[in-house]
Amino acid sequence: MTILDKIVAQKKIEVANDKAIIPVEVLQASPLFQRDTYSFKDFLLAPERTGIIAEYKRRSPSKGIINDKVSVEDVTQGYAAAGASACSVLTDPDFFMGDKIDVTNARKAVKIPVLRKDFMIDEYQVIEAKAIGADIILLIAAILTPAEIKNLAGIAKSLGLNVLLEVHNLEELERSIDPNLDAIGVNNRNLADFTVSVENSYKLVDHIPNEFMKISESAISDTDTINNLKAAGFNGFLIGENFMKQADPGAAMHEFVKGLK
Ligand SMILES: O=C(O)c1ccccc1NCC(=O)[C@H](O)[C@H](O)COP(=O)(O)O
Repeated sequence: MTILDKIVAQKKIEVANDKAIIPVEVLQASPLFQRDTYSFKDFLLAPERTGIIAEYKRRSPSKGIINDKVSVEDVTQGYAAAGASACSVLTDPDFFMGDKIDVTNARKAVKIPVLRKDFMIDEYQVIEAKAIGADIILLIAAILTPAEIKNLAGIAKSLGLNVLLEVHNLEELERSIDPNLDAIGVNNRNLADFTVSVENSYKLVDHIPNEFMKISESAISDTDTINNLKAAGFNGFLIGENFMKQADPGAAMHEFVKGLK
């Protein structure tokens, strides 16, 4: 069983419990469910922003605890002030020490798009994402069929949410493209064995149709890499650990962006 299999198995239990505690009608009645969402594309392409999707991540399966001492409000405000185009907030409790309340707190702290970063397998989680304050959801091709991607992306769009599809190889990309996606992210981390290579982004960038925003995800730790990925056609760069491993992740991002072209 891979770590991804274990995460998905646990996620099924978590979602079943959540549904039993908070029925979908309660989510739909929440004040945040009624709000207008921020446009991911507008913030990614805004000249005054960096294209960086800066992540709040306390722990990960590959690295263990990264930083559990900083608040989501302080970190996301620091990221927004440093020019982030969006904040990514992990909500998975078991493998990432995330919490759904982190998205709600980020939503209140910043005026840029918030990505709910989780392993989405059920329509309930998409509705929940809107209700807790997210603007963007992540769909991971490795754990979803094309029909599931179509269904979840369609529901997200009907709620005004933006959709980021994550792929790791050409086969996942070609089978998962759907008109309801806004952005396609190439994960530089292999979720089966945790090896990382930014080369993966270069391999896939020209296969992503130009109507989608192109995002390079994971293992980005210097601005030369971003400058080169930009030149290759990427619009966005998802960065977690490189900022979160510092005592003040927002200040770390502020210093980092000085090297961007
Ligand atoms: O980060 C992991 O160890 C991991 C393991 C299994 C599934 C997903 C995982 N990461 C989720 C992410 O998408 C990353 O947090 C994100 O791309 C940022 O990566 P990084 O900049 O390398 O922290």
